[in-house]
Amino acid sequence: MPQTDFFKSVTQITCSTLNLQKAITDLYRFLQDRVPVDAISFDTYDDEKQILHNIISMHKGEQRLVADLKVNDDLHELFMADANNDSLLSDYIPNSAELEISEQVTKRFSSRIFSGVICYLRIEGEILGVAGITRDVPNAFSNEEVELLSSLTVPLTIALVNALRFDELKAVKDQLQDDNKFLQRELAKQAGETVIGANSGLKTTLNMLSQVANTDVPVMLLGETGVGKEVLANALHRMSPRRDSPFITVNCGAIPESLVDSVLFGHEKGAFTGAGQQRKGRFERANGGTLLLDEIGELPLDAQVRLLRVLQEKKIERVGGDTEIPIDARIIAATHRDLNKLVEEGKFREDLWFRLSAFPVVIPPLRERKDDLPLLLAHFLRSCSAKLGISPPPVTLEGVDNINNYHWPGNVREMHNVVERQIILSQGEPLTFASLATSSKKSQPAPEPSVTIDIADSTDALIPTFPVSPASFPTLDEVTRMYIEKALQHCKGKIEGTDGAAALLGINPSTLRHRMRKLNITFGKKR
Ligand SMILES: Nc1ncnc2c1ncn2[C@@H]1O[C@H](COP(=O)(O)OP(=O)(O)OP(=O)(O)O)[C@@H](O)[C@H]1O
Repeated sequence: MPQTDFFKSVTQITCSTLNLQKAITDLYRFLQDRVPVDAISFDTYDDEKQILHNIISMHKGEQRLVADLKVNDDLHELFMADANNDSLLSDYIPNSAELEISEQVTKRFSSRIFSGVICYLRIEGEILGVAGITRDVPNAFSNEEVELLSSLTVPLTIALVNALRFDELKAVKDQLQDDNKFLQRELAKQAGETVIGANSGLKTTLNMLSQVANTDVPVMLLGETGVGKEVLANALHRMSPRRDSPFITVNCGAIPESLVDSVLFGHEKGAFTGAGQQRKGRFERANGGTLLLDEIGELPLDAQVRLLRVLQEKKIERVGGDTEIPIDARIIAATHRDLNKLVEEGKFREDLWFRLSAFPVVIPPLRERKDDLPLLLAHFLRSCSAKLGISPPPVTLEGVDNINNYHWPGNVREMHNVVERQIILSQGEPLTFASLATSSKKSQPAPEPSVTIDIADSTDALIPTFPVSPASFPTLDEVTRMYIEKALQHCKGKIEGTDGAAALLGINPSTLRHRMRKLNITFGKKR
């Protein structure tokens, strides 16, 4: 085959894809019919660490798994020399610099290399990689063949540059997207720094968190989905001495299994295909601050082992790196799953569970802290309307009722979504939240006859119909007091038990007592 045709064909093969493994495999196949070749290997070169990182090695038609090679100083000098020594050796005699690593090189193939053409892939004097085309016999290549194979240097360099640039761009893009998401989350947190319910339904929870805020004790936040675990983790961070350092979150359930280590611990440039840039992991980003391991129950078992080691040793190693980096981050874990059950089922390591749950805090679901409903409603009416650039629409009394009676399986997140949707759909009309009434009826069983109350005849007396004049509008406390008194009356003053007022109102007896004290409602059976 004339050299120009050969050159044209190999350029086409190697430069028509950004996947270097495919390019080299195709090239290997192409060469088989033209030049007798036993093996081909293609490496990128990390000149800082003096490491040859193998992209692909083929020998006698088979792909070989090849470890990275540490290059000695003499060979490094040779690589770095800006000489035109692109293609060498028709009869391979390792020079003294190469001798030391030739043993390792030969491990890549089943037999010693006797003949070879080595292409140094340089651009503007900088060495990017090395390609070797070899045969297992001495003096295997004629002068013409050496010349032909030497012409591979240019297309292989172009292919490598294209692939590296593409990887770099992709990594920069990923990093930007990642940073963007992170900044968006930070902004959202800045906007919603106040914890709604801090003085009502979440008071006890926040008191507990304040007890450990000044320590580095790991905290485990447990609670249903959407209950505010991330909000409270952020509150704990802000209460702690680490408040001026980063608060980093990682959703363990959202990382593909193959990327868990890289996301948590970071990676070095060239650690794996696509790792064109060094990247810090979440642990490193959280250094000095707090790291929230959200949805910890979703972490794969083998990643749990590595996480445990990092938590014990307080050091990480980036993927593909060999340096230990000390980590000083306060760990908060969160989950909506029953971790005890996961431990029993062998899906979560008991030692990790012990390590993370030194201070477990259960966040009550929204249906158990109904005091927070009006506050959250007001908060979301304000924030969602502001986002939409409109003034907050009014809510009918029926709407308030529907909010109070609904069981909120998706907790605060659901409430946020429901309010936002209603504002959009209502087009400025008062909000009734009628859809909640339908869902409540569908999903909640009818109350037991023993604890039913004939609300129908008391509703009018308790709650005025809408619209009313502002002067006659009762406050929420007044309505709540009337409502609680009505329930106590019905239950003959009994608070606890299935026929008690707390069950009737769908709240905890302790919450009811707290409310009664707050609203000055007397205890006792004489009603
Ligand atoms: N107390 C609160 N005050 C203000 N907003 C809250 C509160 N609790 C939750 N939210 C809002 O509700 C949404 C869900 O909260 P968050 O992400 O903290 O819940 P989560 O328990 O971590 O959920 P998941 O289990 O799904 O990760 C967020 O938009 C958050 O801002």
